[in-house]
Amino acid sequence: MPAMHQMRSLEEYDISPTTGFLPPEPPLRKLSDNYFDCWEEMFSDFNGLLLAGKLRQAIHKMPLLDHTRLKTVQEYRRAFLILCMLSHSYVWGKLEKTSETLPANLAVPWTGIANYLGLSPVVCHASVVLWNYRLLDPDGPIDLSNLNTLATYSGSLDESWFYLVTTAIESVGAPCLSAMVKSINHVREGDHRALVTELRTISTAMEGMNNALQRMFEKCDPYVFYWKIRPYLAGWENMAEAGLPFGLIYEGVDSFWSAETDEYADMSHLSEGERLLRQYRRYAGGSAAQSSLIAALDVFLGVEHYPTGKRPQVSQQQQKPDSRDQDVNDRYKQLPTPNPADELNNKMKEKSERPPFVRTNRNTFLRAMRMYMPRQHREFLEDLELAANLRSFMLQLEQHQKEKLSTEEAMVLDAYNDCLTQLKVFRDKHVQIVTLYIVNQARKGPNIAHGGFAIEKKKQQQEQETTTQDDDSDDVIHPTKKAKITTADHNVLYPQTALETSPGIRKGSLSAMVSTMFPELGLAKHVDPKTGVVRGTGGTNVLPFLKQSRDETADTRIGFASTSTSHRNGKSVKKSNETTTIVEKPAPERPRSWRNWFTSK
Ligand code: HEM
Repeated sequence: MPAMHQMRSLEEYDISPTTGFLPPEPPLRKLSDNYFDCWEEMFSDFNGLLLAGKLRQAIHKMPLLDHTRLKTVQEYRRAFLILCMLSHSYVWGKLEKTSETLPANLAVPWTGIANYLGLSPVVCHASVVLWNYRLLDPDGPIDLSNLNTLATYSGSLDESWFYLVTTAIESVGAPCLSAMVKSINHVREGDHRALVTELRTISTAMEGMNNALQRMFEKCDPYVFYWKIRPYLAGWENMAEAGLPFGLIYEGVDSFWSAETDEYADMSHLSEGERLLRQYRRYAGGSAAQSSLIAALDVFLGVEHYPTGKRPQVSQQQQKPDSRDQDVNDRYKQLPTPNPADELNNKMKEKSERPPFVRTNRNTFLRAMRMYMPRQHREFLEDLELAANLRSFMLQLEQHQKEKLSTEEAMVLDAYNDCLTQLKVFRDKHVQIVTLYIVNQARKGPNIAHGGFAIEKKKQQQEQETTTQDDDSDDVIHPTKKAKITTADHNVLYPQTALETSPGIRKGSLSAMVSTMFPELGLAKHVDPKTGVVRGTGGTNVLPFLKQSRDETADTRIGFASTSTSHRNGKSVKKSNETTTIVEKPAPERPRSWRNWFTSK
């Protein structure tokens, strides 16, 4: 029998037994060292500067600060949030062309701070959700009645709500973490009764998470989310359409430095182009797919994720004619390398293809998302993968005949299935949200012209028709020379919102230069404009990916859990062999009044 993997205490993974992945104390609201005043000042002004179109010039005047003067981890987190806000605002601008470069005064400290926290220098779930809240009443709870954000890109309440709902989910889900660790021990000790108690703690917490998720609709308008908030959360991986085919140039930061040897490599053998290429970084944008909480639940419950469209048949019974084994245009076929130059180097490519988390997660995108979690949280997931024993215990029980299960064993199975039901409900709601907040918005287009895409796209199409006949036009360089595409005045503000896209590289840009030097890079990412694929900030083909993830959760339930009905929060949960449905109890009759009618609408 393999040796049992011992987990460290939660605190050693920077997890609080009460607040989970959220820090036990609310995040800092100011860096106390005056040395960092210019960051703090820029942070309090950046929304206004962005609106006035003056952010970039203001940032150019900022000095390059030495981030190693930050002392505590709390200070590092605060500084990381500040630089996430400033850098993404700088790159995407407001009604400005995307910037291909990030100046050294942002890039250098941001990269250093990210290294310290075990993150990548790009906005992530940790920065905007875990480290971006304050309590209105310092003694009150971490819930939606008592929360505000420290910063938003758009300056809107909708954006605050978008982050805070997620913060609330992390808070209400916090009890799951110690319950998971205890459950693992109970499985080892064969203490079924105690295991049931912990599993119930988990399913109750997950019910709370689902209720919090449902509240997204209350104060975050899908239109505002899609057109005003989401563009800023985009990263620079798979962003050829946004004019960043190779990613973003981090000035002053290059990939010659090796973290392993802590040394710079000799660069004398490299051409100028290769040196430039080395400064590019490609990172996925911020997404709650980087939540360690949901990932931990998957690992603990043994939910296996496969590449999109490549899920194996589970059983004859569960066979469905869905997206399996279809080419769903998944851009994540291998773990991407942050530096495009590494793609040219086969050795690195092989290394990047070696999947680091294969026990439960064969979906490359979900695995890639772990690289955007704080180091200790990622380590927690890695250790949890080795220690998790619940799924194999459940499969052992499944081997027994139903009648031969003891009452306690049957209770364990039910409690396990309850947890999976809640996780499936979460993913059902999430698919609804994504349909409304992304897919529908993308299809409808913006209401007003400054959203840019719809109007410009039509114009672009017309111009494209003209330019394909006129081969001398050189508005846009296409390295493969197979087609010429004009950007016209393509509004690059929200290119990542486009439904169908073609890479547009600005004439005279650095990317244009690099793309002629390395034609094998970048435009290999060309998206077939006919796919009509709607992508997430991470570049997934959203709906097939999310629906598969939900189905993988549902199919993990154990088939023959006893048919019983348990009551929770006014809802009765009916369980049978194949399905678990949540039946809403009829609401008590309320006296008819205009107020009731209005609230019900
Ligand atoms: C307006 C609200 C939301 C939208 C529009 C949204 C959108 C998306 C999209 C597009 C993806 C696909 C991955 C990508 O390409 O980025 C995704 C994945 C994911 N999201 Fe959300 N999301 C929302 C809220 C949340 C919240 C509040 C959570 C809670 C933690 C969450 C958790 C996840 C998880 C765990 C995944 C990975 C897929 C999975 O595990 O099934 N999302 N989301």
